Amino acid sequence: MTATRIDGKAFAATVREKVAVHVANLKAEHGITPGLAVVLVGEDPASQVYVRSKGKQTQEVGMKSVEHKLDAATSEADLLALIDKLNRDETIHGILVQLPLPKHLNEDLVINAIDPAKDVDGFHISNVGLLGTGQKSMVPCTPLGCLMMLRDHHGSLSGMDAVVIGRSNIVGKPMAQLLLGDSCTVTIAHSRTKDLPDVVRRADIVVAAVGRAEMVPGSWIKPGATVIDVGINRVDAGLKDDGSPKTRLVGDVDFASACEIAGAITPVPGGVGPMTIACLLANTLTACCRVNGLAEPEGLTV
Ligand SMILES: Nc1nc2c(c(=O)[nH]1)N[C@@H](CN(C=O)c1ccc(C(=O)N[C@@H](CCC(=O)O)C(=O)O)cc1)CN2
Repeated sequence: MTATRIDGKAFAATVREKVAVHVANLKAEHGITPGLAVVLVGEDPASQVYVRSKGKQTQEVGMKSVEHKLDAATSEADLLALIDKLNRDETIHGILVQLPLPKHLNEDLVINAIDPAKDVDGFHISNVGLLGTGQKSMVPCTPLGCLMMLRDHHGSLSGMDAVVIGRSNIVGKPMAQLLLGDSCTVTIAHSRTKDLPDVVRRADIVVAAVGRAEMVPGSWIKPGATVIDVGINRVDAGLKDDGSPKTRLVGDVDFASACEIAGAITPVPGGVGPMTIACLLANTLTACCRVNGLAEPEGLTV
């Protein structure tokens, strides 16, 4: 069997188009422009790339984009003061602090300082609690993107066996909550899980979010299962012509062998990654509609 490729890049483009239409309507009918502020502390190269893409795509859908690039040595007090200012800025509907933060900053403290209504990452403890209790919340972008692709591929997920490999606050735990909300039977597997291959082999849906390059081989996959690969791992790929080291991106799943067994699979790159930023734009639009008491766009949140 050769698995169907779930094209996250193409799906993300359709999400952005929908967002752009809603943004244009908001402007024309209500004179409102959604605004997103992204805060980057330090110079992590990957974070710089993601923040640049976020700013560019925010502008492309017609939203206001604000970027705050702070020195790696920024104090917690200064970062909290900036968040407070953004919380009170009525032109800003979404605030995102790019992770990871430098080690001297307390991530929980910083995230929980964001107004939950503007927490477009869905990481604030209030949004975590709302999601966990099945109430309306801001939903973390990566799991939201995964759920959108799964719903698009399967229609209903009700009654399916799902395994989420990884228990991070950003992906694993919210992903499990979302799958539970769609009536899947959910297992969260992690580094201490016994007989991981057997646990994975029982699943109709596998979401791999461990951050270990190509850890899940095709032999672990149930024939016909849907595999969502959240991993983004940069690995050595020999040398360039000029002798400098070459790298390539791989997921947490061994794509080649999994393709032979799975029914459908997301590639890396071009799978979950692009959906993360598209869902950030969708969340910013949702936050803007909510604060203005307007109907939320359909199909862009859960
Ligand atoms: N505050 C947050 N920080 C981080 C999040 C997040 O959701 N909120 N997620 C990740 C990084 N991330 C967005 O911030 C992100 C990662 C990957 C991609 C993406 O499009 N990846 C491409 C490949 C890009 C490349 O070549 O490196 C792909 O998979 O096709 C977008 C966003 C951690 N931090």
